[in-house]
Amino acid sequence: MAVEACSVQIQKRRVELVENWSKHLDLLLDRLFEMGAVTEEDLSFIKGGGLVGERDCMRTLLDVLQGRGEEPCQAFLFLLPKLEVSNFTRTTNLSVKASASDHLQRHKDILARQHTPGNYLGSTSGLPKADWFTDITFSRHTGRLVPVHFQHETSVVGDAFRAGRAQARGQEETCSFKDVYQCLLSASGDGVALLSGVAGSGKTTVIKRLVQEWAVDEDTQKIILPLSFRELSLITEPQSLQVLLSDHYSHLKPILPELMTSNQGQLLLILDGLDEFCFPLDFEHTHKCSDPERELSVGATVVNLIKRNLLPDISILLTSRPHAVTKVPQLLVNQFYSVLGFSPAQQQQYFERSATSSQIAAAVCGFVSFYKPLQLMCHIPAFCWIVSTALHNGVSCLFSDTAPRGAESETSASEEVEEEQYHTSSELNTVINNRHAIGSRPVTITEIYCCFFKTILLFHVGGCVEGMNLNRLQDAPRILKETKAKLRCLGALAFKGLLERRFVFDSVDLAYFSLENTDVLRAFLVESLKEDRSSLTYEKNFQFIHTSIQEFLAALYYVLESLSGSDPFTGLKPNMGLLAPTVHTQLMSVISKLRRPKVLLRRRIKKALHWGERHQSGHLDLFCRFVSGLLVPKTRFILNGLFPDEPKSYLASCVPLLYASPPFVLRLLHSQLHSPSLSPERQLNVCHCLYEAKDPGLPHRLLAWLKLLSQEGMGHCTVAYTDWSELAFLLQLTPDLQVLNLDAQGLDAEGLRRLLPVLPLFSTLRLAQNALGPEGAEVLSVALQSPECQIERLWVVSTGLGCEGVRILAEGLKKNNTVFDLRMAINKIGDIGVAALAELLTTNRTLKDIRLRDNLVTDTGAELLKAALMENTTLECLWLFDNKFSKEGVRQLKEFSKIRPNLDIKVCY
Ligand SMILES: Nc1ncnc2c1ncn2[C@@H]1O[C@H](COP(=O)(O)OP(=O)(O)OP(=O)(O)O)[C@@H](O)[C@H]1O
Repeated sequence: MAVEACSVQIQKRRVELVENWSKHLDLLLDRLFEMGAVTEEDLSFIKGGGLVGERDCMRTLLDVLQGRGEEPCQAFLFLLPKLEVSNFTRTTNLSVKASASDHLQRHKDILARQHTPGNYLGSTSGLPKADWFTDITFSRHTGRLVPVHFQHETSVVGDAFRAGRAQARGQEETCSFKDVYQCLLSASGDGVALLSGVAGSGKTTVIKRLVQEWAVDEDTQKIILPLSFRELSLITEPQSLQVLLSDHYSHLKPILPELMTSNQGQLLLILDGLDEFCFPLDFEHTHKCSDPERELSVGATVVNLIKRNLLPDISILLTSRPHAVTKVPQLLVNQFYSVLGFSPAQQQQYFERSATSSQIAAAVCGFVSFYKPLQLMCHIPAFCWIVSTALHNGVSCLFSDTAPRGAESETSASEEVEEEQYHTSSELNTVINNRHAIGSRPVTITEIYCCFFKTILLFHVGGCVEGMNLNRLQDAPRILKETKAKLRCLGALAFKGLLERRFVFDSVDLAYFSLENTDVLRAFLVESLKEDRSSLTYEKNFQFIHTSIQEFLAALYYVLESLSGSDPFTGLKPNMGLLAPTVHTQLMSVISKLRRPKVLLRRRIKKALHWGERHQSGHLDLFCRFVSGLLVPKTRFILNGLFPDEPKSYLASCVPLLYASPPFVLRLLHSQLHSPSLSPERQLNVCHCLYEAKDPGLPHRLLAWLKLLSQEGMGHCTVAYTDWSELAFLLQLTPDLQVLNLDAQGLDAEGLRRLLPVLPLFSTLRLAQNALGPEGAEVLSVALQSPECQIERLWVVSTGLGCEGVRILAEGLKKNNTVFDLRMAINKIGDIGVAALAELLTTNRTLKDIRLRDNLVTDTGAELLKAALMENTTLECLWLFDNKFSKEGVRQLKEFSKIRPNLDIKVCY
């Protein structure tokens, strides 16, 4: 006789099972969970947030088991005889008495499992378990903060390592994951810590790593309780903190009350993703509450936790994207961490781990380090992932074949002439606009994203078998053409979201754009479940795999529509275009032809670029960069098949170059760049747009700059701040420049701040005769502490540092080991400034040469220096001419130099 299926048996015994086993539900769930028959999500679903009775929970358990198929049902039936009621009594008693350490171990096991790594595509590319995490760099801060971040997250990537830090004040140091871990998990680690980082910088990954390390750490006494603001946003009804925590950590229920009363100091509450919290945090007006049993709105609970009214002794770690950091008053934050991302060495490590062979890793690393803008973007881990995915399937295949044969021969005579411009400076051109490079390698961010996009379409949509790569690549134009209609809908969704600043979409949005259950949807959007607590049903939510992918698809849609002669906005309206794309496009292109398409195209592009200029939040920065990049015909060839056949008659006249954006786009960007009302952040973005647009003028402007800077002492020449931003950008594109000579260029602290991204990259910084003052010293101090700092000679003669400026500079030098030549004559540093330098000399072993001529130093300062030099034996040269020493002071300094033959002290009365 055939054995009856377990699920059928359960169905038949349902009434009896509910009757007899409901009161033992907890133990049953524990065992089933241990056996892997139910998941963590199942548990919370079954328990219904504690709002339903045992019998209902039991019924849900049976439903879940049956829904999961034969195996879990079998496990359940196997379990029942072993858990006879007599056993139950004993085990239940035991489990109640189980020691706190058992509960904690269980807590660790559960959290470690919940915090397993994964990337935006849901896998770790087969990396071994230990290798999924690449160390990452942070800055740690304990002082006052000025977090001014109006820039869009992804557009600050280039500056993530350096420029962002100029906005910070107070004590700041760089540190590694290990330092952060130790600090947060140490017994004394208390108060509120805030970890800020741009999109994709790895905040959630850091939390996952933190939990995993902690789960195997036997030394720490801390108990981590991680929650995400995304989860907290789902709690719409008032709830007490006690219920909230015991709901989330039901396995800790027996010991939670005790932890919350007598062992609060042991708890580290992690609240991830402040930027995703949808309730307001009103720190001023929220009523004080210190009772964990009192019901509060979730916003009030968070406020009272952060204000230390609720559980005053626990430690809290908040993570956030920079724009939401200001939701929490700075005074309430004790430690501030910024994720600086991957240093070049860490990028290399990442690529080595993610590549399938060492040759591929070396090729990717070499490629990225050659193109500065890419390297700067690669500070962001998520971008490293995009780059390695884009390059993974063989960049040469993706790229070299993309230009249609005809296109090369269509290069007009005028184009040849204009292309000559690329070759006026061979060294710079190889970097910025080398034609060969353009023909074979992606050098702009847009090109990288096009490659990424194509890789996903060819190799991830619909599942691709290894070894078919070449065929798929040859087939790419056909595949792209066939997917075009769906991609257009996806782009429209992305564009609409961007306009409305929406990054999470629901099923209604998808239906609106006819995207439900499509392959492209699964490839580019990740699905998450949102629980409706009242009905206990789940609603599906969707997000793009990364915000920058949404921006890319939005730009792709915008350019695609504009080049096809359609209005990108019309496609967003109901019952238009998207419902009948072909009819709509045909209709629009007929209308467009009647309406002078060239003018329309220009108008649309102008509109897109002006948005970016107008929106100070910077959320359209990357969109503008992609639009600029996609207007380069050669870049569009990567996605051959998707765009209308090139060149179109009306485009031909405005696209004389295949290798750059149309001249009207370049003109537009240049006029933006020189607009006096543009903020520095937007200015920098326009520079990025020009780079993406492959502006042939970039090498010339850099040459002009270098010529200007080589003229000694421009003195009164006033360089506008906007120009310093442009210079910083251009210098980033130029490898191997060693000396930055800005002597007497009218540079001030603000100008220096604009240059901060490039300051650490030079071995000699000549900044003499500029009014930098203490504020300029702060900028320099940040540059000196950069992990990438290569500054060896720092010449700041006559820069108005004063004693405060020197003190700040000395702080920076304490954490620097590259500068050996420091020239700071004529800065009125006095004895106070010398005291800071003397203190520095007791620990610094890099400085060899310090020049302090004409600085109002007296015998007191000389004494301080001599005392420091008793400890420091590495300084070789100390110039002290023209100071305020007495005769006796000079004599004593000379005597001192005799006992230090390796130290050349120059002094006169
Ligand atoms: N330290 C790391 N080692 C390896 N990969 C990393 C690391 N940090 C981040 N990544 C990669 O970058 C992706 C994005 O990281 P993560 O989701 O942690 O960023 P985030 O800062 O939380 O972003 P968001 O603000 O968008 O939520 C990860 O999925 C992973 O692929």
